[in-house]
Amino acid sequence: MAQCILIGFMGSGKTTVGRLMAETTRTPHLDLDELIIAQSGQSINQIFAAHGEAYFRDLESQVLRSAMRAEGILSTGGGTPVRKENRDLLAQSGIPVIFLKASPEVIRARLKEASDRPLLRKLSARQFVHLHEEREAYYAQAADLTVVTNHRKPADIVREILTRADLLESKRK
Ligand SMILES: Nc1ncnc2c1ncn2[C@@H]1O[C@H](COP(=O)(O)OP(=O)(O)OP(=O)(O)O)[C@@H](O)[C@H]1O
Ligand SMILES: O=C(O)C1=C[C@@H](O)[C@@H](O)[C@H](O)C1
Ligand SMILES: [Mg+2]
Repeated sequence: MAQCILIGFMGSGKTTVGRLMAETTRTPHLDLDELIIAQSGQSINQIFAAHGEAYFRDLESQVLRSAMRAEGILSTGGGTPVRKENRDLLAQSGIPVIFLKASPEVIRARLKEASDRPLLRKLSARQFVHLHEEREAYYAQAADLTVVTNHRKPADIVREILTRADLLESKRK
């Protein structure tokens, strides 16, 4: 079973922090987007373009189910907790869920150069803020712990998560 699950908006740092946390605690890192890419043999952009978002979301739920059973730190995709089926899976798993929270301004700056988030491309600045606001409710609802990541180094964020090991352990018992 995964040790913990990281959730949050695109660019909140789930992959970056998850990778570092896994390295620090000497455990495997599982990244839902990377697992989907490996399983399908296509990039996220290619999956969205060739099959559409609904197909991607089905794949995401399927890969989430199996990744949660594996040992490691699990970084989800930014949209994973939007589906009720996925939120239920997270809630019933007994695995600590950590919400990496970042402001829309910080996220925009981090993802300025990114071209591999198909959902971002079609959003205006206003729509982006709206989507961020809408999704925050899902992340907050699913989270056992919220960590604000604005203007903080990944190593500092990992340290904060690890200082909450007591809380994380108690959830797993
Ligand atoms: N704490 C941080 N400080 C500065 N830059 C960061 C931080 N965390 C992540 N980044 C940068 O932001 C970008 C997005 O980070 P990352 O891929 O980890 O986000 P993510 O939450 O996994 O996004 P997605 O939901 O799209 O998978 C990367 O370029 C990464 O280097
Ligand atoms: O926020 C989202 O809906 C997404 C985030 C990424 O991690 C990828 O899963 C994909 O680009 C969709
Ligand atoms: Mg990621």
